[in-house]
Amino acid sequence: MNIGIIGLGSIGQMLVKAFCKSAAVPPEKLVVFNRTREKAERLQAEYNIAIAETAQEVCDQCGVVFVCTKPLDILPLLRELSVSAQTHVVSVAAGVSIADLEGVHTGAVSKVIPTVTSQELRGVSLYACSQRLSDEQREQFLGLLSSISLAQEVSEQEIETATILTSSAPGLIAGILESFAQAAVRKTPELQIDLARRMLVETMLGTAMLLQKEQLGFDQLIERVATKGGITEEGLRVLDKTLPSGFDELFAMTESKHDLLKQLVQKQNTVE
Ligand SMILES: NC(=O)C1=CN([C@@H]2O[C@H](COP(=O)(O)OP(=O)(O)OC[C@H]3O[C@@H](n4cnc5c(N)ncnc54)[C@H](OP(=O)(O)O)[C@@H]3O)[C@@H](O)[C@H]2O)C=CC1
Ligand SMILES: O=C(O)[C@@H]1CCC=N1
Repeated sequence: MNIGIIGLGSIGQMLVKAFCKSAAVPPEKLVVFNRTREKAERLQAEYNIAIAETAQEVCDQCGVVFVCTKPLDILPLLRELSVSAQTHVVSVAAGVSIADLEGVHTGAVSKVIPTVTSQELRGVSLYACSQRLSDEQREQFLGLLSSISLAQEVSEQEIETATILTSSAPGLIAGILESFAQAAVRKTPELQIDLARRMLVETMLGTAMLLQKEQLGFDQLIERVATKGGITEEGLRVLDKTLPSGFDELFAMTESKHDLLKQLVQKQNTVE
């Protein structure tokens, strides 16, 4: 069965690269379409995937179609297309619910929140499926997600907060690391910023590996690093004072943005 991908921005491209890297989908079975054709051609040069002439052609040729456009482009696009009830439509858009998708497609629909880290076959894909999926569709879908990531089913109540932890997090972590590096250089201008950044990346990789390989809890790793009466303890005290309110605000603001997106999507349902 062919797998379709409509929209080749960050996430659409990640899916192409990850499915090819994991060998979950033979490249010739990946049928893609992007509004700007050059992006598809650049990917085809590297991965030998098939380029469709239109989004409709993707839907006509594929049993599963990942729609990877921005949230407000999903429903108008699906309304324009004529998609067979046998086709499983998967949206990756934040703020677009299963009910929204069921309103524009008569067949099986799912929602996935992927992560850019799955280009390295790591990270978590959050998913929720409609009741309409057959056992076979569900098994195939899980096979695809599991080939590139840890596939985690979540309720639609959980998905927004979980999105921040899995999908926004690579960007947020990069933001934290940049701030960490900049502070180091403010403190000690002799330290080159690029060296500070490289040190943090290597340290982050080592930290993740240690946590995972030794199955350490965060508290256990903290205990291992923070020598009693030592330096790290002081740093942790500062974090305990400053981070909780910052993260509370982060979750409050991202929730507001999710709510706004959902309202705009709902408006598309009523106005169009
Ligand atoms: N970026 C991320 O880490 C994550 C993103 N998402 C979700 O993924 C979706 C896409 O995000 P992202 O990849 O960052 O966005 P991008 O803006 O990078 O990509 C959107 C792509 O969709 C294409 N496009 C727009 N309209 C159409 C159309 N009618 N037919 C075909 N292609 C079209 C655009 O084409 P063109 O080249 O012409 O601009 C562009 O390549 C969003 O809904 C977002 O919520 C979910 C999880 C993580
Ligand atoms: O920032 C965004 O809207 C998308 C969804 C989650 C990660 N990136």
